[in-house]
Amino acid sequence: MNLDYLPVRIRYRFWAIYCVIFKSKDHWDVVLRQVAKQYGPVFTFWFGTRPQVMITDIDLGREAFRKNDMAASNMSNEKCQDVVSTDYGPQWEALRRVAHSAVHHEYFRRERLFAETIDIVKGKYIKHYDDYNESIERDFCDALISAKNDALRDGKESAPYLTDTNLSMAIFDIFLAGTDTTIMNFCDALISAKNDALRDGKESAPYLTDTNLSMAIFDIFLAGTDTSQHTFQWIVLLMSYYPEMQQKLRQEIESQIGDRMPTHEDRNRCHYVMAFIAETLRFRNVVPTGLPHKTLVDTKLDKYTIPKNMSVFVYQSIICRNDKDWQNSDEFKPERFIDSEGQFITTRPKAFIPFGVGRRVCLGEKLAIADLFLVLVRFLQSTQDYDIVLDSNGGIEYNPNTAENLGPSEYRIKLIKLTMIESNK
Ligand code: HEM
Repeated sequence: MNLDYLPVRIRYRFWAIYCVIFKSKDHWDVVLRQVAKQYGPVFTFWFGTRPQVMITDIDLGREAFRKNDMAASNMSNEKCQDVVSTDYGPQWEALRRVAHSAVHHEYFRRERLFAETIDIVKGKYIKHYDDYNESIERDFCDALISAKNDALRDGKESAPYLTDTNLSMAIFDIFLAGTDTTIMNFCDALISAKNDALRDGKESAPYLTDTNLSMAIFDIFLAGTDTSQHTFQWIVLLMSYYPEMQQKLRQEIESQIGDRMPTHEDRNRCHYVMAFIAETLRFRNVVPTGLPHKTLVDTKLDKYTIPKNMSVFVYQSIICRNDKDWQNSDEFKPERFIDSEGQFITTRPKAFIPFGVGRRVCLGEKLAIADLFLVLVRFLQSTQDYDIVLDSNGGIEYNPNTAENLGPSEYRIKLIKLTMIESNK
C-alpha cells in the first residue's frame, strides 16, 4: 500500500474533522479497511499531527464505549458548546436532555409533515412527468430540472436546494426547503424545556443558555440532515439496483398499507420495509468511522492502555460489514433482519451499530428510522404505477472521487410507467 499520505480536511459537509487520506484511487473507507486488516482490531492512526485510536472489533468497541463509557464519553473537540462537541458532564447532560425532548416532540409531527412533503413531490413532479411524457418514458431529472428552473425564476428560497442530481436528493431537498416550521417547532420545544427547568429550579437550568440552545438546534440539523439524506440516497439506489427487492417492498406496502397515509404504527406490520432500511444502514453506513471520542483517564482496553486525552473511534462500517459477525457481509440481503416467522428482528445483532455505541449514541435514531420509513413508503405509494429503474452504471460503491460525500456516486434513475413495460413485452 502506498503510505505516502497527504493531510487534507475531510469535510463531512457539516461535521468537519481533520484527517489524513492516502493517495489512493479508492475511497478512504476502503483504504482504512485494508489498514485494519494489516494492523488488527486496535491501531493508532495519524490524522495530520494527531494520533487517533481506531477500534474495529465490536467486543472491544463495546468494552471501550460501554464498559468504560465514562472514560471514553468525551468528544474530541472541546472548543464548541453544542451537544455533539460538549465534553461529557452536566452541561452535556442538560443539553442532550432538552435536545432529546425536542426530537421526541418532533417525532409525533412527522407522519403529517412527511406525508404532505411527498404529496407535494407527487403533485408537482409526477404530474409534470405525466403531462410531458405521454408516449415515452423520460428521465425523472427533467421534471426536477424544470421544477428547479421554476423556483429560480420565481426567486424561491427553495431554489438552491433543488439540485438536479437525483430524485432522492429532491425529496429530501424539498423537506429541507420546508424546514422553517420544523426549526420553529424545535425552538419552541427547547424554549419550553428551558422555561420548565428554570421554573422548577432544576440543576440543568444554568446550562440552558440561549447560545447553548441555538447550538443544540444547529446540532439537530447538522447531525440529522446529511445522514438521513445520504441514507435515503442509498435506499433509492439499492432498490433500483435490485428490482426484485423493489417489487417486494411495493407488494408489502400494497398489502399492509394500501393507498392511505403511512403512520408510525405501520412499522410493526411492514417487516420487509424495515429490514430493507436496516440492511441499508448496515451495508452502506453513512458515518463509517463514527464520531471521535476522547478518553478522560488512562484506559485499559484488552492488552492496550489508551492514554488520557486520546481520540478514540469505533470504526462502525468495519464492524457492520465483516465476515466474523455477518454471513457474507458484502452481500446486500435484507432477509438477514427477518426471522423464521417472517418478522423483522427487533433485537439488533450486536455488530449492528450504525448509530454508534455507548453513552453518546445518536439521539435521533428513532426519528431517523421513522423518517426513512415514512418517506420510503410514501415515495413508493406515489410511484405505484411506475418502476424505478437505474439509468447509470456507477454501481453501488461509495463515491471514490470525493472524501466528503458518504453517499453513493452520482446516479440517475428514471420512472418507467408499468403500462409501457407491459406493452413492450
Ligand atoms: C440515518 C440517520 C443517522 C445516522 C446514521 C446517525 C448516526 C450517528 C452517529 C454514528 C453518531 C455518533 C455516535 C457516537 O458518538 O457513538 C450520532 C450522534 C448524534 N446524532 Fe445522529 N444519526 C442519524 C440521524 C440523526 C438525526 C435525525 C438526529 C436529530 C434529529 C441526530 C442527532 C444526533 C446528535 C445530536 C448526536 C450527538 C449525540 C451526543 O453526542 O450526545 N442524528 N449520530
